[in-house]
Amino acid sequence: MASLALSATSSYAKPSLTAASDAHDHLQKEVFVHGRGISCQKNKKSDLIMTRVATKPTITVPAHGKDLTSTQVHTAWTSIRQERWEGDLDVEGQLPLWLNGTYLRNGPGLWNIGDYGFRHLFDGYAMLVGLHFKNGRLTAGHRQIESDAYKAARKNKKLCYREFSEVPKQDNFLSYVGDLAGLFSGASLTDNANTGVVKLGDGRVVCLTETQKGSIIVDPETLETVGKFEYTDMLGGLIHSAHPIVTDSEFLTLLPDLINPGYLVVRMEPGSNERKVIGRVECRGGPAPGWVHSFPVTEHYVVVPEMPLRYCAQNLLKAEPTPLYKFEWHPESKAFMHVMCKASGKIVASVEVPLFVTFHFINAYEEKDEEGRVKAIIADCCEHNADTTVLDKLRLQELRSAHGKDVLPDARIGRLTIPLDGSPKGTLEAAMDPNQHGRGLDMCSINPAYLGQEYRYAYACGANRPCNFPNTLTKLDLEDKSATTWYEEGTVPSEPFFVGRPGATEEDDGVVISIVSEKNGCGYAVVLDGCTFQEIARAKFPYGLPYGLHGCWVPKK
Ligand SMILES: CC1=C(/C=C/C(C)=C/C=C/C(C)=C/C=C/C=C(C)/C=C/C=O)C(C)(C)CCC1
Ligand SMILES: [Fe+2]
Repeated sequence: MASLALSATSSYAKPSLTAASDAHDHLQKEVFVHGRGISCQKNKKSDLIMTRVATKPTITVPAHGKDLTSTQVHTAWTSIRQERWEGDLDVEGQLPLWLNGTYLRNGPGLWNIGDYGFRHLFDGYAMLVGLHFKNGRLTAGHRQIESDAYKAARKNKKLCYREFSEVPKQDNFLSYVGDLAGLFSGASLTDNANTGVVKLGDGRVVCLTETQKGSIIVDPETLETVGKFEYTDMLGGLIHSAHPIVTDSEFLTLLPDLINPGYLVVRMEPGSNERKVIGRVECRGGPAPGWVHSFPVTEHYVVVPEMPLRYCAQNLLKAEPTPLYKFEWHPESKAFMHVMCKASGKIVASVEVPLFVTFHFINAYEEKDEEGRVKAIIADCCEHNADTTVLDKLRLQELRSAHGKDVLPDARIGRLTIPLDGSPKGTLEAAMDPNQHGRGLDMCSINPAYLGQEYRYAYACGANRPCNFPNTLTKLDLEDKSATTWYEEGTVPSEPFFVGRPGATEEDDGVVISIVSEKNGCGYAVVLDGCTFQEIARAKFPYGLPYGLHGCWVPKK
């Protein structure tokens, strides 16, 4: 396969270029470019260098400036065109001068190895995006995370580790047995840290996925991969929650136990790599623990959800994706919420709740009676109406082919009330009318100062229907039970991330940052006022970035 290095005057692919070839390209040869003020729309001359590989077209990259046609794929679901880029961005509008620091966003950025296309959104190789804000100016960059899984795919030009839905093909019986053994030891599981990014209390920045080995330290300035974050304890296990709760003073996470269904609740101090056990929750349903992509905490408690969407060891062993991937839906096993005291590790409540499906808890807090005693825990989540269909809607073929069709399953703010008075059951209700946010909801953030506290505002992606994926940024007012929406036709915005103004006293005094993919190969970063939810600034990237998952804020030292 011939590869041709081009010095391009435009950063935009000609219609004959394919996403597969871009990605292949990218796995063959590292391409690094530094751009200055390259404009997506104006097609200015740039110093961008691209390599092209002629290969069978699979997916057409949206041509610059053209509308999406049936053969074109939205930028959000198109692999990133090169391994890394960095440069200054022109800002339209005014960035607040207090906004000094780096917004990092992680997510799957590459869904191809050569001609082979991954099937699910969550399979893609991790790409980190950095927005560096300084005195009203913005420098940006993106870079692939150098996980073992990514490096092996680049070197061998094939999938080498088990991803969310993809499993490497085994050439012969011996390698099949080796792969199975590797699964039990964790050796064949991916370390593709494509889900979240957190800043630990000691300043280290770690990208994460659900495999423990997929905890990777990065440099927030250069986006460079620094190395593995090795847990030095002997707690074992292969998986953990993708969303630890991280503050300046601690790191809390859940380690699901697939052998004796339960969860270890663990804590790690800043400066340490050693997790210590706070306590253990035994599952009340079975045959395995429920998926714990995230969990909430209050000031004094860790809340452990037990969803009927449960891990499935047999599905982990399968070579082809099953309808629910590594999970199974067990409505007969019921749903439970457990509450553990952070200080003692004791379970203070374990209640049955209505069946629910959530990937993302929003926040939780302690509800007190007139005497100031905690009478219940309130835990809010993006709840998918106890329906797992959304997992199927996140297959790339669905995302790419159903743009504009009204197939996004309904979701709501699920409010779980967990009584602490010994009652056996808790409740689950919508915290506001889901029509306020178009019956679509996920990828939420709050003001981190309100973590575990009674709060009023959350920022999420909602739906402006018809749509097959959340396409709005929405400020949710849980007190007024209302929503304010930012929407731009044809775009896919990623998680709205709240950054509080230093010294603020109001909960919504700050900004909300999101990275937006446009349908025509372009994209931009947008900054909204956290209070009015009006757009205050935007800055175009030289080319659109694929959809990303979660972010974090690293304030300037
Ligand atoms: C790699 C293995 C696994 C990986 C699991 C991963 C990477 C899970 C990622 C889950 C994410 C990103 C969930 C996000 C949900 C977003 C939603 C629902 C948005 C909805 C919009 O409407 C295991 C599965 C743990 C097995 C081992 C191998
Ligand atoms: Fe997540």
